Amino acid sequence: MTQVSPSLLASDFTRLGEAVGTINRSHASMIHVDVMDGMFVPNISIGFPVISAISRVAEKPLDVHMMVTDPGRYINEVRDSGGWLMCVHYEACTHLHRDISAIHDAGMKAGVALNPATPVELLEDIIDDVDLVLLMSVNPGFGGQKFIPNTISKVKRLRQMIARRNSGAMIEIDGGVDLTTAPALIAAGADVLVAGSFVFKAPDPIGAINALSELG
Ligand SMILES: O=C(CO)[C@@H](O)[C@H](O)COP(=O)(O)O
Ligand SMILES: [Co+2]
Repeated sequence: MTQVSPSLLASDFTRLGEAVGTINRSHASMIHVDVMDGMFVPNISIGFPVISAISRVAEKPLDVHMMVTDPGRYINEVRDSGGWLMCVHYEACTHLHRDISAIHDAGMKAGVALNPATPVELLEDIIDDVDLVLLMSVNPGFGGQKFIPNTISKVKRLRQMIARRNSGAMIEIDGGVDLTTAPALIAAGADVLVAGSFVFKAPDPIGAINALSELG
């Protein structure tokens, strides 16, 4: 089954606890939490007090997507607020290897995220060190955007790199994922699908999560 990590960004923030409860009762593998700083991306979302509140009611691991400049400054804060996996952007780190090592030293899984225009080939010298690669299939900063089809080619090329290097890294896709875009992603080798709008704008969010997870 495909792993699904529903993004709380698309949920009703006045009912965040209920949204976490919805994910708890579904077949989701993780809960995707989007942190934005207004610098790396134009938008500002949520910070550590809110992540702590989410983690108090979450029954699935928190997959924390850091869309912030120099995310290495916040490793202890992500861990202390309940992060299980901390994903940092390749484009936001001056010393990516140091940040990935520090995330592991803090006791978390480590992921690296790529913007749509960043080639997967740049991961050749870090792929052995990460647990997950997050490929953005929209430009980061906002939910509800249109899926960028070039992502399919990136997934295939990354899957080949992972096989050639005998890496255990998982491939996660984030942005514009729904029942129309997911099948080609799964066929290309994606392991984890993030879905925000598709889940939380659906009349039956649990059904939407489970439908995605049953695709692959
Ligand atoms: O990281 C981001 C946006 O920057 C995502 O996690 C979005 O929250 C996904 O939302 P949808 O495209 O599924 O609505
Ligand atoms: Co995200």
